[in-house]
Amino acid sequence: MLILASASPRRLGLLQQAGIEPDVMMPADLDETPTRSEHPRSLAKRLSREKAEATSKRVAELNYANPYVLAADTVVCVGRDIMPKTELWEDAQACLRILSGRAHRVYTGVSLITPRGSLRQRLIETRVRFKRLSREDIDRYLRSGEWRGKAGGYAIQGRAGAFVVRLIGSYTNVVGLPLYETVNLLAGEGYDIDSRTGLQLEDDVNEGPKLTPVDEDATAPDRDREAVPLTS
Ligand SMILES: Cc1cn([C@H]2C[C@H](O)[C@@H](COP(=O)(O)OP(=O)(O)OP(=O)(O)O)O2)c(=O)[nH]c1=O
Repeated sequence: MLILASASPRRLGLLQQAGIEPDVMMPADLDETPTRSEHPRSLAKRLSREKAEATSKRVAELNYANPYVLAADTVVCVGRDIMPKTELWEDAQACLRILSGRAHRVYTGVSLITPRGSLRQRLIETRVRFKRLSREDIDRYLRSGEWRGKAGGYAIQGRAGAFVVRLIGSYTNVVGLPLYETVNLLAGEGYDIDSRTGLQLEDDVNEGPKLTPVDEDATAPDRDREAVPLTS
Protein backbone atom coordinates (compact mmCIF):
# COMPACT_ATOMS: atom_id res chain seq x y z
CA MET A 1 0.00 0.00 0.00
CA LEU A 2 1.25 3.50 -0.89
CA ILE A 3 0.14 6.63 0.94
CA LEU A 4 0.98 10.00 -0.59
CA ALA A 5 1.45 12.43 2.30
CA SER A 6 0.36 15.40 0.21
CA ALA A 7 -2.58 17.56 -0.83
CA SER A 8 -0.89 18.45 -4.09
CA PRO A 9 -2.70 17.41 -7.28
CA ARG A 10 0.62 18.00 -9.06
CA ARG A 11 2.43 15.37 -7.00
CA LEU A 12 -0.39 12.89 -7.57
CA GLY A 13 -0.37 13.65 -11.30
CA LEU A 14 3.39 13.16 -11.54
CA LEU A 15 3.25 9.79 -9.78
CA GLN A 16 0.42 8.71 -12.07
CA GLN A 17 2.45 9.86 -15.05
CA ALA A 18 5.12 7.37 -13.94
CA GLY A 19 2.49 4.64 -13.65
CA ILE A 20 2.29 4.72 -9.85
CA GLU A 21 -1.17 4.93 -8.31
CA PRO A 22 -1.12 5.82 -4.60
CA ASP A 23 -3.91 4.19 -2.59
CA VAL A 24 -4.61 7.20 -0.38
CA MET A 25 -3.69 10.89 -0.23
CA MET A 26 -3.22 11.91 3.36
CA PRO A 27 -1.69 15.39 3.67
CA ALA A 28 0.21 16.49 6.74
CA ASP A 29 -0.58 19.92 8.11
CA LEU A 30 2.71 21.51 9.11
CA ASP A 31 4.14 24.88 9.97
CA GLU A 32 6.50 25.31 7.01
CA THR A 33 8.37 28.36 8.38
CA PRO A 34 12.14 28.03 7.96
CA THR A 35 14.18 28.10 11.16
CA ARG A 36 16.61 31.02 11.55
CA SER A 37 19.29 30.95 8.85
CA GLU A 38 18.13 27.53 7.67
CA HIS A 39 19.66 26.59 4.33
CA PRO A 40 17.12 25.97 1.52
CA ARG A 41 18.47 22.43 1.05
CA SER A 42 18.03 21.62 4.73
CA LEU A 43 14.52 23.12 4.71
CA ALA A 44 13.33 20.99 1.77
CA LYS A 45 14.77 17.86 3.36
CA ARG A 46 13.44 18.60 6.84
CA LEU A 47 9.91 19.49 5.71
CA SER A 48 9.61 16.42 3.51
CA ARG A 49 10.70 14.28 6.48
CA GLU A 50 8.26 16.00 8.84
CA LYS A 51 5.39 15.53 6.36
CA ALA A 52 6.20 11.81 6.01
CA GLU A 53 6.54 11.37 9.76
CA ALA A 54 3.33 13.23 10.63
CA THR A 55 1.32 11.19 8.13
CA SER A 56 3.00 7.97 9.24
CA LYS A 57 1.90 8.68 12.79
CA ARG A 58 -1.71 9.18 11.69
CA VAL A 59 -1.53 6.04 9.59
CA ALA A 60 -0.43 4.03 12.64
CA GLU A 61 -3.37 5.41 14.62
CA LEU A 62 -5.75 4.40 11.80
CA ASN A 63 -4.29 0.87 11.74
CA TYR A 64 -3.40 0.78 8.04
CA ALA A 65 -1.27 -2.32 7.43
CA ASN A 66 2.40 -1.28 7.00
CA PRO A 67 2.16 1.11 4.05
CA TYR A 68 4.85 3.04 2.22
CA VAL A 69 4.47 6.74 3.05
CA LEU A 70 5.83 9.22 0.51
CA ALA A 71 6.19 12.99 1.01
CA ALA A 72 7.97 15.86 -0.72
CA ASP A 73 8.71 19.51 -0.23
CA THR A 74 9.76 22.01 -2.89
CA VAL A 75 11.77 25.14 -2.11
CA VAL A 76 12.73 27.91 -4.54
CA CYS A 77 15.73 30.07 -3.67
CA VAL A 78 18.05 32.73 -4.98
CA GLY A 79 21.40 32.16 -3.34
CA ARG A 80 20.50 31.40 0.27
CA ASP A 81 17.31 33.46 0.15
CA ILE A 82 14.21 31.28 0.32
CA MET A 83 11.26 32.48 -1.78
CA PRO A 84 7.88 32.06 -0.09
CA LYS A 85 5.07 29.79 -1.19
CA THR A 86 2.89 32.63 -2.40
CA GLU A 87 -0.68 33.15 -1.24
CA LEU A 88 -0.75 36.94 -1.76
CA TRP A 89 -0.54 38.94 -5.00
CA GLU A 90 2.15 41.21 -3.52
CA ASP A 91 4.33 38.26 -2.51
CA ALA A 92 4.08 36.69 -5.94
CA GLN A 93 4.88 40.05 -7.55
CA ALA A 94 7.96 40.45 -5.32
CA CYS A 95 9.15 36.92 -6.18
CA LEU A 96 8.76 37.47 -9.93
CA ARG A 97 10.66 40.75 -9.74
CA ILE A 98 13.53 38.96 -7.98
CA LEU A 99 13.51 35.98 -10.37
CA SER A 100 13.36 38.20 -13.49
CA GLY A 101 16.45 37.81 -15.69
CA ARG A 102 18.25 35.67 -13.09
CA ALA A 103 19.15 32.10 -12.32
CA HIS A 104 17.65 30.41 -9.28
CA ARG A 105 17.59 26.96 -7.73
CA VAL A 106 14.71 24.66 -6.94
CA TYR A 107 15.20 21.94 -4.32
CA THR A 108 12.77 19.13 -3.70
CA GLY A 109 13.27 16.91 -0.69
CA VAL A 110 11.65 13.48 -1.02
CA SER A 111 11.08 11.29 2.03
CA LEU A 112 9.88 7.71 2.04
CA ILE A 113 8.96 5.75 5.16
CA THR A 114 9.07 2.06 4.35
CA PRO A 115 6.72 -0.60 5.75
CA ARG A 116 9.52 -1.51 8.20
CA GLY A 117 9.60 2.06 9.45
CA SER A 118 12.94 3.17 7.91
CA LEU A 119 13.28 6.68 6.54
CA ARG A 120 14.88 7.10 3.10
CA GLN A 121 15.54 10.57 1.67
CA ARG A 122 16.64 12.25 -1.54
CA LEU A 123 17.36 15.89 -2.21
CA ILE A 124 17.28 17.00 -5.84
CA GLU A 125 18.44 20.32 -7.25
CA THR A 126 17.36 22.00 -10.49
CA ARG A 127 18.76 25.26 -11.81
CA VAL A 128 16.39 27.52 -13.71
CA ARG A 129 17.02 30.81 -15.50
CA PHE A 130 14.15 33.16 -16.29
CA LYS A 131 14.10 35.71 -19.09
CA ARG A 132 13.93 39.35 -18.06
CA LEU A 133 10.28 39.93 -17.17
CA SER A 134 8.65 43.19 -18.20
CA ARG A 135 6.07 44.87 -15.99
CA GLU A 136 3.49 43.66 -18.51
CA ASP A 137 4.76 40.03 -18.26
CA ILE A 138 4.46 40.15 -14.49
CA ASP A 139 1.02 41.78 -14.44
CA ARG A 140 -0.35 39.34 -16.98
CA TYR A 141 1.06 36.41 -15.03
CA LEU A 142 -0.32 37.67 -11.74
CA ARG A 143 -3.77 37.96 -13.32
CA SER A 144 -3.61 34.26 -14.28
CA GLY A 145 -3.60 33.30 -10.59
CA GLU A 146 -1.32 30.35 -11.33
CA TRP A 147 1.15 31.52 -8.68
CA ARG A 148 -1.23 30.72 -5.79
CA GLY A 149 0.23 28.15 -3.41
CA LYS A 150 3.38 27.72 -5.52
CA ALA A 151 6.91 27.98 -4.19
CA GLY A 152 8.59 31.06 -5.65
CA GLY A 153 5.31 32.43 -7.02
CA TYR A 154 5.26 30.53 -10.30
CA ALA A 155 4.30 27.19 -11.83
CA ILE A 156 6.64 26.02 -14.57
CA GLN A 157 4.00 23.61 -15.86
CA GLY A 158 1.73 26.55 -16.74
CA ARG A 159 2.27 29.93 -18.37
CA ALA A 160 5.56 30.50 -16.52
CA GLY A 161 7.04 27.75 -18.70
CA ALA A 162 7.48 30.54 -21.25
CA PHE A 163 9.74 32.46 -18.82
CA VAL A 164 12.35 29.70 -18.76
CA VAL A 165 15.46 30.42 -20.79
CA ARG A 166 17.47 27.50 -19.41
CA LEU A 167 16.89 24.58 -17.08
CA ILE A 168 19.60 22.28 -15.74
CA GLY A 169 18.49 19.10 -14.00
CA SER A 170 15.11 17.52 -13.41
CA TYR A 171 12.01 19.30 -14.78
CA THR A 172 9.61 17.23 -12.64
CA ASN A 173 11.63 18.27 -9.59
CA VAL A 174 10.48 21.86 -10.22
CA VAL A 175 6.84 20.80 -10.55
CA GLY A 176 7.10 19.14 -7.13
CA LEU A 177 8.33 15.55 -7.42
CA PRO A 178 11.52 14.40 -9.19
CA LEU A 179 10.21 11.35 -11.02
CA TYR A 180 13.41 9.53 -11.88
CA GLU A 181 14.68 9.67 -8.30
CA THR A 182 11.30 8.95 -6.70
CA VAL A 183 10.64 5.88 -8.83
CA ASN A 184 14.16 4.60 -8.09
CA LEU A 185 13.68 5.24 -4.39
CA LEU A 186 10.41 3.29 -4.30
CA ALA A 187 11.76 0.45 -6.42
CA GLY A 188 14.95 0.29 -4.35
CA GLU A 189 12.87 -0.16 -1.20
CA GLY A 190 10.92 -3.04 -2.71
CA TYR A 191 7.74 -1.25 -3.76
CA ASP A 192 6.33 -3.35 -6.57
CA ILE A 193 5.55 -0.76 -9.22
CA ASP A 194 4.65 -3.25 -11.97
CA SER A 195 2.12 -5.25 -9.97
CA ARG A 196 -0.03 -2.14 -9.41
CA THR A 197 0.26 -0.64 -12.86
CA GLY A 198 0.98 -3.23 -15.56
CA LEU A 199 -2.46 -3.37 -17.17
CA GLN A 200 -3.33 0.22 -16.41
CA LEU A 201 -0.25 1.51 -18.17
CA GLU A 202 -1.12 -0.35 -21.35
CA ASP A 203 -4.66 1.07 -21.31
CA ASP A 204 -3.44 4.58 -20.61
CA VAL A 205 -1.06 4.51 -23.53
CA ASN A 206 -3.87 3.41 -25.83
CA GLU A 207 -6.53 5.71 -24.48
CA GLY A 208 -4.55 8.90 -23.97
CA PRO A 209 -4.23 10.98 -20.81
CA LYS A 210 -6.00 9.71 -17.73
CA LEU A 211 -8.23 11.96 -15.66
CA THR A 212 -7.18 12.02 -12.04
CA PRO A 213 -9.90 11.63 -9.42
CA VAL A 214 -8.47 14.56 -7.47
CA ASP A 215 -8.01 17.49 -9.80
CA GLU A 216 -7.64 17.73 -13.53
CA ASP A 217 -5.94 21.12 -13.45
CA ALA A 218 -2.36 20.68 -12.32
CA THR A 219 -1.98 24.39 -11.57
CA ALA A 220 -5.17 24.59 -9.50
CA PRO A 221 -5.01 25.30 -5.76
CA ASP A 222 -4.88 22.24 -3.54
CA ARG A 223 -8.05 20.74 -2.19
CA ASP A 224 -8.82 20.54 1.51
CA ARG A 225 -6.23 18.83 3.64
CA GLU A 226 -7.96 15.55 4.36
CA ALA A 227 -7.30 11.93 3.55
CA VAL A 228 -8.65 10.98 0.13
CA PRO A 229 -8.91 7.29 -0.79
CA LEU A 230 -8.01 6.97 -4.45
CA THR A 231 -9.32 3.50 -5.13
CA SER A 232 -12.73 2.05 -4.50
C1 LIG B 1 8.37 26.12 -8.53
C2 LIG B 1 7.08 25.37 -8.64
C3 LIG B 1 6.41 24.94 -7.54
N1 LIG B 1 5.23 24.27 -7.65
C4 LIG B 1 4.49 23.81 -6.47
C5 LIG B 1 4.89 22.40 -6.04
C6 LIG B 1 4.36 22.36 -4.64
O1 LIG B 1 3.00 21.92 -4.68
C7 LIG B 1 4.41 23.82 -4.18
C8 LIG B 1 5.45 23.99 -3.11
O2 LIG B 1 4.87 23.73 -1.88
P1 LIG B 1 5.14 22.42 -1.01
O3 LIG B 1 5.09 22.86 0.41
O4 LIG B 1 6.35 21.69 -1.50
O5 LIG B 1 3.91 21.48 -1.33
P2 LIG B 1 2.35 21.72 -1.11
O6 LIG B 1 2.05 22.43 0.18
O7 LIG B 1 1.79 22.32 -2.37
O8 LIG B 1 1.81 20.22 -1.04
P3 LIG B 1 1.99 19.12 0.12
O9 LIG B 1 0.60 18.83 0.58
O10 LIG B 1 2.63 17.96 -0.59
O11 LIG B 1 2.85 19.70 1.21
O12 LIG B 1 4.74 24.60 -5.33
C9 LIG B 1 4.68 24.00 -8.90
O13 LIG B 1 3.61 23.40 -9.01
N2 LIG B 1 5.36 24.41 -10.02
C10 LIG B 1 6.52 25.09 -9.95
O14 LIG B 1 7.08 25.45 -11.00
